Amino acid sequence: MNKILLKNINAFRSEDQKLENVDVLIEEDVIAAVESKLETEADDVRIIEAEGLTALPGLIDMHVHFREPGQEHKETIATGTKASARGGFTAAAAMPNTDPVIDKKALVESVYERAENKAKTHLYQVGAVTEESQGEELAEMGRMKEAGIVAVSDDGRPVMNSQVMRLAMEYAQTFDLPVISHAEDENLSAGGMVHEGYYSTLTGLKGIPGNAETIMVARDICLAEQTGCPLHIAHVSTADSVDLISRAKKRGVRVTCEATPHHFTLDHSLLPSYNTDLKVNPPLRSKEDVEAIKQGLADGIIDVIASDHAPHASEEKDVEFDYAPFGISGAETALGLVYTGLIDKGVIDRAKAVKCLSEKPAEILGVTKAEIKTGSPADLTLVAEDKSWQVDPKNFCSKGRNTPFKGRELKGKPVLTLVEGEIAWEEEI
Ligand SMILES: NC(=O)N[C@@H](CC(=O)O)C(=O)O
Ligand SMILES: [Zn+2]
Ligand SMILES: [Zn+2]
Repeated sequence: MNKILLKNINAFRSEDQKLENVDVLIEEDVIAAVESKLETEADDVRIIEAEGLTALPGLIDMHVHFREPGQEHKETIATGTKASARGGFTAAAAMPNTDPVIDKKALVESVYERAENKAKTHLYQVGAVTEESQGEELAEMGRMKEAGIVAVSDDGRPVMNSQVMRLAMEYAQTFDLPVISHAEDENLSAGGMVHEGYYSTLTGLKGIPGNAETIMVARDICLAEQTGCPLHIAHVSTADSVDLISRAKKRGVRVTCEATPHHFTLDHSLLPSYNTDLKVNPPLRSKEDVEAIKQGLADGIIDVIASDHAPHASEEKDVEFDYAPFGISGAETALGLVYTGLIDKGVIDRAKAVKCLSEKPAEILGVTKAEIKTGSPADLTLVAEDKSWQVDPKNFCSKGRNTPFKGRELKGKPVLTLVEGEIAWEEEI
């Protein structure tokens, strides 16, 4: 039997949202006991001296791109979930913009079959809103739900036709599926690759105005209000979006949203380097937008932090800015950026971070919520909160080395990830 005893760990207890120094016994796939002192004589127990480490309920990255099937040169379920585990995540929700797009029950089943043998973490699949994410015919949401999808999204592209989006929301709602919106008005963003503003002018790179996002956030809020469908806005990047979402929430609209670590950390002033690792959709915005994202997190208007892990091959990024694909390989830096940029700076506290990285994603996707208590599944993230480390993409488990955080000093490192009692990632403590 698989038994692990974590000694002297600072465990985050959901009841009072605080740390408590305890011993945690894991037997097979569940937490068997949480006590102030647990002793064992048995020699089949692995004892981990965890003094100084913090145990968080397993973190869920609700927005990743694992590229399988079809683009395995960028990432696979095996490498992607390993990157998630190294990043401290016990679960990830994969977007359907693979090749083929996951828009049918059989495709969902095939992803889950692949995951069975290969995934290091729990994997939840998101189904497409429309067939091939073309924005025209609705995908077979009900049948995909039977196969276990947790949400629908055409992420990577918007659903441009408002009537199609309205029908999608009405349809999704009957299956109790949230619609995740990649909010972008393609007519406004067409040909753009960076935030429209001072630095797009300076660099000569075509801009994407903030309104390309904000306008679609407004539209989707209107449709969610009208249909009653739960709406989740992906990768919010503008101050105006945060404002619209805040007002919608006050009216009682069923809307939630997420921010990525790159959008609360970086702004467009880095663009004169022409580093293609800065090319991401939505683009890195202004300093004011970055501040508004942080404020939105602090105020609880932004519900979730998700990496939008978007790995690409080096040769694809190693081209002129115009030709590089959008995306940042973010799974392995997300938690360090949360600790360094938010918790350490007093923007949010640990309890709110757990909300954004574990509780809310579970709630929105309707999946098991991790808790450090007897009888719960043993999904745990162990963090060395005071440990400083430097981001080195050469050490990434992800195939995607495309990070704008290369060389950055971060504080707070995930060191051991337990998924159903199995060690999915471990490094020297
Ligand atoms: N975020 C990105 O820049 N890229 C994502 C697509 C997306 O999340 O819209 C990708 O699939 O590469
Ligand atoms: Zn997107
Ligand atoms: Zn995405």
